[in-house]
Amino acid sequence: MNESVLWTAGLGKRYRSAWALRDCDLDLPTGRVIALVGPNGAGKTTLLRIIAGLLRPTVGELHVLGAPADGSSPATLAEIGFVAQEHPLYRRFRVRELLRMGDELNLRWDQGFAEDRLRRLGIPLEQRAGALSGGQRAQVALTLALAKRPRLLILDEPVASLDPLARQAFMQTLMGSVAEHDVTVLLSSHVLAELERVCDYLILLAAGHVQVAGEIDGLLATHRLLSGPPGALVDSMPGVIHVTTGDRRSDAVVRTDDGVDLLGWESHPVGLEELALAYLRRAASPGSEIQELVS
Ligand SMILES: Nc1ncnc2c1ncn2[C@@H]1O[C@H](COP(=O)(O)OP(=O)(O)OP(=O)(O)O)[C@@H](O)[C@H]1O
Repeated sequence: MNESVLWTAGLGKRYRSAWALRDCDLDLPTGRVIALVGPNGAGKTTLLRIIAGLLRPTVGELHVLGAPADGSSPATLAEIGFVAQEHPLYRRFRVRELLRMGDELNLRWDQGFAEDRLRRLGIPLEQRAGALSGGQRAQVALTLALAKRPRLLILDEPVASLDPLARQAFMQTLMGSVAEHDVTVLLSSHVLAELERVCDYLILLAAGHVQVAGEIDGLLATHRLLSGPPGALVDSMPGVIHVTTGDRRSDAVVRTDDGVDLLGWESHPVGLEELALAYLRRAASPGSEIQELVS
């Protein structure tokens, strides 16, 4: 359980003159559900496509499932399931034909699993993909990825186009399948709230940089919310991630393993959303290192 599913060092991707991803160092544990969260344009799709072998990095090293990944190793690619944003499917194909294509194109393919999963979801195999609802298309795309029996399943914004009910249904069936099979899941979203219940590891990406990454329990245990009089807490203090100052008080999310002195402050546990927002606000603040790098 301790081995890395993915390891990167100095990974970066430049599109013409602009860096979409930079200095990305990650070491992700096996067997987790990992959330990759960041605002629009943060670099999430770029990172996921590099990991899935669909895009070559400009710089840096990448190891996936224990092997150096150069995007061309069929053995490693066979172990990765990738569900792209918007679940692109050949709309004129019937679901049965999509399954047949999966069978033809993959080294490993579990037809029985795929048919059974779709039957249980009430998705007819004779239906054309173009005639399915958004939620059904998402389920077909997920089934195609799972039927490969991947060790790493990557989902790029899997629920972005779904309504709240379909989102919940999708996440529930995803978690059911993950529990049944031994698979590490890496999924991206720009909404943290919908991932909080199902993920146990967080990567926060903004402006092409990893802002923070770690086990969610560990992150919550090493961050606190401090409160004090207005102006008493400032961004330059050790361990401070971000300060919000109001008329009557200032609040700071701080990292407690970074030399911060908790004495003298009102101190509270921090929620995941609060923690993520502090890092994102720091990344977006004028004059921040991030702003200088992207400007
Ligand atoms: N093919 C491309 N050519 C040039 N620039 C690109 C290309 N693809 C992405 N970018 C740029 O790279 C940056 C990161 O994009 P990316 O799609 O990885 O972000 P994202 O976090 O997935 O965003 P979103 O949540 O909006 O999908 C953006 O500034 C984007 O405009």
